[in-house]
Amino acid sequence: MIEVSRYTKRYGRHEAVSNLSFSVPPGMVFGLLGSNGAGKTTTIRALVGLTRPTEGTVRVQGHDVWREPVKAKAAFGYIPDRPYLYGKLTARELLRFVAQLYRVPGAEAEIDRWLSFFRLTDFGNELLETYSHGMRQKVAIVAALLPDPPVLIVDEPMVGLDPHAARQVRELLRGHADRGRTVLLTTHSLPVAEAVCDRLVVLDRGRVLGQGTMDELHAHTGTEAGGVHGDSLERIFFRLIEEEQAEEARRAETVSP
Ligand SMILES: Nc1ncnc2c1ncn2[C@@H]1O[C@H](COP(=O)(O)OP(=O)(O)OP(=O)(O)O)[C@@H](O)[C@H]1O
Repeated sequence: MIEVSRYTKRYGRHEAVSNLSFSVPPGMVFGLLGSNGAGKTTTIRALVGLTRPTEGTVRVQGHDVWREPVKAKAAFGYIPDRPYLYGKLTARELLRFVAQLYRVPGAEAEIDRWLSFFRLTDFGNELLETYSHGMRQKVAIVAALLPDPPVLIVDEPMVGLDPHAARQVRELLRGHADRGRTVLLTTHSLPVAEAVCDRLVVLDRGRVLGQGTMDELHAHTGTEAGGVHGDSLERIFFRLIEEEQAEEARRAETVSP
């Protein structure tokens, strides 16, 4: 379970996220969408304990991330958009380290299974500094999923992955939620969001433009469902942005003499 309540983040006078609220129950994949600079990563960083909210609260499995950080952090796995992995460890060493931290039962067999799943078995004993970007991304995904966390928080999961791995990750995210876990992801890929998310929030410059299921967002924006995969959400996304721009133009006219 994730609960974001009236979350606001200011950097100096710049409001990166304004009064954002949403909750994600177990069993749901929730998508955070928006243009560049919309505030997606700023929201994720608050949820994983890296950026302190200016106002509002963020909770994971009932624990305030900033008041009960250890309990909150034990409950989620995090896949950052640019994962940092210790280059002087091999993939196996890193995954064993994670397994020990989270006391994963049957860790060796699990590590073997995951390495094989992502076709990394032959590279398991190589230093991570020799890995390609996509290979590192796969190891970061395994590190987050190895403890089978009740909550998974993912920033741009598909960047750098080949088409086969991207499909595997889509299925992993969906499967994680279908086993009663909670998944929050950000992505610029509208087909991915449409394929795996149950609910979405669209942000622009820190403010919510729309929030709901695909059906609710279609009703809200007056757009049609269907068409080529991904088109449906693209129509919603651009309509919300257009509406925001029109509203901004109206406000500017009202203010100017
Ligand atoms: N450490 C920081 N100091 C000052 N401003 C910041 C900082 N981090 C983020 N911002 C600002 O907050 C806003 C939101 O940034 P954020 O990284 O959350 O966007 P995003 O939605 O993840 O964008 P993208 O899709 O480009 O990754 C931007 O205007 C950005 O310049």
